This record gives sequence, C-alpha cells and structure tokens, in this order.
Amino acid sequence: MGPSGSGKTTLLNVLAGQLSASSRLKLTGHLYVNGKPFVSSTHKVAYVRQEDLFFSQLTVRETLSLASELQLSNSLTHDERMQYVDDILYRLGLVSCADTRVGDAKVRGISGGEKKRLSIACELIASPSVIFADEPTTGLDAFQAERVMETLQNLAVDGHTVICSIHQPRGSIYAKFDDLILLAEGSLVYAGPAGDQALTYFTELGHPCPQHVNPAEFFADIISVDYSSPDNEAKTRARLESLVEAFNKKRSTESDKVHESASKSTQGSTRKAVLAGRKRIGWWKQFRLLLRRAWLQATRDGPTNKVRANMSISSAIIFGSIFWRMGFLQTAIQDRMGLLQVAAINTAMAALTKTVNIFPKERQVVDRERAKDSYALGPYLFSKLIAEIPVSASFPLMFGTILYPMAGLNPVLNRFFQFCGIITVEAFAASAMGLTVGAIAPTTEAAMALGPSIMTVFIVFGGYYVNSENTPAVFQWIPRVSLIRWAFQALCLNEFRGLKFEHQHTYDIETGEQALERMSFGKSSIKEALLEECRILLFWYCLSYTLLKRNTPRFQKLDAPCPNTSVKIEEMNE
Ligand SMILES: Nc1ncnc2c1ncn2[C@@H]1O[C@H](COP(=O)(O)OP(=O)(O)OP(=O)(O)O)[C@@H](O)[C@H]1O
Repeated sequence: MGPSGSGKTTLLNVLAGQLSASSRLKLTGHLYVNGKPFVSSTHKVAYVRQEDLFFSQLTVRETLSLASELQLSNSLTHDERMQYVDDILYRLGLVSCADTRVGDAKVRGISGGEKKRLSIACELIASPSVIFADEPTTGLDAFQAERVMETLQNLAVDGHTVICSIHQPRGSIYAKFDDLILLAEGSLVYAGPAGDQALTYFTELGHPCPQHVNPAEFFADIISVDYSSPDNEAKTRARLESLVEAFNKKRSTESDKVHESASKSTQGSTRKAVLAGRKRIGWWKQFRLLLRRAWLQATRDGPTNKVRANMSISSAIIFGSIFWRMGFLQTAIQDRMGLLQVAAINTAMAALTKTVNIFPKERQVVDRERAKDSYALGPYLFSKLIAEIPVSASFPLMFGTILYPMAGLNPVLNRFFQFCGIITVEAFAASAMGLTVGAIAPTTEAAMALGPSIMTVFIVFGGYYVNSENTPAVFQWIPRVSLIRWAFQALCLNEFRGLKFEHQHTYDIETGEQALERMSFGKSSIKEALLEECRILLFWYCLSYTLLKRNTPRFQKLDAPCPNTSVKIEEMNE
C-alpha cells in the first residue's frame, strides 16, 4: 500500500519478473519464496495487471475456454477442461455472466468488476502458486471492489499466495489483508503483519491511529508528503524520513528472524495442481483456436461492421452520383481516370483506418498472451489474415457493386468482376500496411496519425497526379511501392482497354489504349499490376511479422547483487 507514485507497480513488476527489459536498466537482488531461492519452473506466478484487456466480442466462457485450451496440459480431455473452466467460473462468481460478451467502449458487456474477476480467472487457469494483482480495485465502485477483494481473499484461503498493491482501501477491504508493506517514494515504511500489529508499531513511534479511523487512511496520511506549502512539505517529509529510518533500523535487527520464520512457514498447498508440466500446444492447434477467435471477433463486431458497410455504401452512392453515367465524350476520359483514382484512394483509406484503429489495442492483448508463451506469432498472424478475408472483402465488393453501374464504367461483365477483384486485393494490401503501422505505433492515436501520412505519399505517387515518367529520379522508388499506383494502374487497364471515345479533332483520343498511353500504362498488363500489388501485400505482412517478432515482450533479468544489497533498480545514464 502506498500513495500514487510510491513504487507499488514497480515493486510488483520486479517480484513477478515482469519489469520491461531495457539496456539502461540494471536489476540486482535476491528473490526468495518461503525462504528458498525463487525458481521459475517450480513456482508458477500469475500477474493480474491494472488494465483488463480482452477480445471484446468473446463471451466470458469463450475467453476462459480459449485460455484453458492454450495453457492447460494436453493430458486433459475436453470434458475435463470444460469442467475446470466451469469450476473457475463458479469460484470467481462469473457464472451469471458466463455467456455475456466481454464488450468494449462501443458495446456494453460485463461490468468493470466482472472484467477484473475475468482477468483473475484467466490467470488462475495456469494454477499459479503466487498471484500478483496490481491495484485490482482501481476504477471500481465500492461494491465491485469489495467483491474483487473477496475473490482474492478466497483464493488466498484456497492456498494461493496473493500479493496485491492497493492505493487506499476502505476499512472492510483493509481488514482482508494478512500482511502489509507500506511504500512511500520508493522506500519501505513498514513490512509486517497488517491489523493491530501494524497500528501498534506506529503507536510506538509516536503516531497513534485515532479511534474510528480507517487504518488504511491513517497510514496514507502519515506516509504522504504534503506539497501544499513549503512548510508543510518540510514537516511531512521529515516525518516520512524518520519513519523510513526507524523501519530500516527495525529491519536490520529483525532480518535474520524474518528469514527463519519464512523458511518454517513453507507448507503444502491445499490447491490441486492441474498443470502437469506446461508445454505449448502444436502450431496447427494454435492456428485453429486463434482462427476461431479471430473469426468470432471479426464477425460479431456489429457496430464496426455496420459503420464500415454504411461508409462503403454511402461513398459509392456519392461517387456514383458525382460521376453519374459517364458517357464516351472526350471529357469522360478525365472523369473516368478521376473516378478510378478516387475509388483506389477510398478503398485503401477505409481498409487502413479500420486496421490502425483496431490493431494497436489488439496488439496489447496479444503481447500479454505471448509474454505468457501461450502461442507463437506465426499462427496468430496467419489466423488473423484468413479469418478477416470474408469480412474485409465484403466492403470493397459492396462499394464496387453500387458504384460500377451508377458511374457507367466499362459495360462488360468480366470487367466488373475484375474491378471488384482489384479493389479487394488493394484493400488487403492497405490492411497489411495498417498492421505494420499498428506494430510500430505505441498507441491507436499515434497509428491514426502515422498511417494516413504514409498513405498520402502513396496517393501523390498514385499514377494520377504525377506521371511515372516525370517522377524525379530520387522519388522513382515510391510509385513502385505505392499500393494506390498499382491498384489505379490495374483499374485503368481494366477500364480503358477496348473502349472507343467520340472524337471530332485529329488530336482527340479515339481509343482507350491511347488514353492508357498518355498515362504511361500502355505497355503493362492487369496481371503484372496485380502481381505487384500482391508483392506489396506480402511485403507489409512480412514487415509486420518481423516488427512484432522484434518487439516480443522481454523482461529484465534479476542479477546477483553486490554483497550487502537488497533488490535494487538503477537507471543508468546513457
Ligand atoms: N524504489 C524506487 N526508487 C526510486 N524510484 C522508484 C522506485 N520504485 C519506483 N520508482 C519510480 O517511481 C515512479 C512511480 O512508480 P510506480 O508506477 O511503480 O508507482 P505506483 O505506486 O504504482 O503508482 P500508481 O499508484 O500511480 O500506479 C516510476 O517512475 C518508477 O520508476
């Protein structure tokens, strides 16, 4: 327990081995469990983080079932696994919402407290001996907070060791703790039994807790620094320093005794170990499970799909009305090219914004799961690609089906199908680019700023505004990698080949081939342009894979300390 910024999360991260690795960081110390050195293969550790992150379209039961399939040993049968999931649902009081979707900001799902208990349930699947929970009550109302803490207390009674950080709990929650560590500005103020013994300790130091005051509030008051005035700051800081000093003195005299009693308290757990040697399941099974999840997530996301469908239909109607039934006059040549460019831009932008809007959030969940070694990156990306094909293809198809007849594009049926095929491949390429942006950008906001900026460059070199033959040598690589350019080129070839235009002057364009010649597209073919588009798609996918692989969450190693030091974190100057 301690005020905000006192180092609670950092301490939990260190103890749980979850401190993000950095070359500027050096972590030294010894980690003991019941007086014996911590061995990761013997002691299973779970970590419930502050933010609850899930796939929003899955129900509580589906979320837990998937976690159990990915994490439980292969020796369990399907029925045993489901029984185990039911057991956890029951223990965590999630039975009533088992078939409710988790939900998100767009669609209301389970409550905040239920989300927190689901986070705990997901961690409990692996049957950990130690459960760390970082501020599990933050953001919850009093009732929900009480229920979450009750759940954690039951787990402790069940034989799990629960270590949890908390800001300033109400009295009934404080009463649930057996032991207490008080932290202030990264220093220990107290570590020992909670309850009366903690109060007695502070009374002996001249800080008695007034009657009828919540001990947690009392502790928060005496260990906080008051910055309201220089005088108050000096006074409260001096008090804190004297408390830290007093505890250091007590600790140095008692450290041997504590160590001894910790060794004695090593008891057999009442909990049945469900995991008999955890081994990651095979590639195909991971793929199958993740494919199902990706499919459910993509198809059930009604609000997003509705918005995308509305956008596709309305933009097709708007462009179709602007370019209504283009004829075969000379002026219609420019109109056709303009429309094809607009169609290429619109398709790419719709696919890109959808991906960059969703992927950074999804990446956080995936990073956590990968940190637990639940699955490999390959099956995840591949399953995502396959599951999203039908949903993602339907929007460019909607767009094309409405726009094509409205605008009076090339009236050969085969050309219509090719038009839809080209914009669908382009949408996938833009989506793959969105994955790369989402893999680089730390937040959705950053991805939303970065993605369209890169796309703007590809639009400028998209074949319509700058003729590829007039492109300065230094920029000539850009049209070659622009997904807009290849889509536009393929669309133009599909549209203009075989068309005849009305002409009056000798300098007028008579055939579609002549129009293509002016765009410098005359010598190429649709096949070649589509092949280039597929290469770009593959490039963005491979780049996303490489970036995600490189950014695999890594945690700081705990090194042996120099003699006479406890756990210590040093931020090294560059
Ligand atoms: N022992 C320490 N000594 C010095 N600095 C520390 C120590 N522990 C943590 N810090 C630094 O203090 C800052 C706050 O730490 P942390 O986020 O762990 O606090 P917190 O108590 O969890 O805060 P909150 O309640 O707001 O989540 C971080 O920048 C962290 O690097």
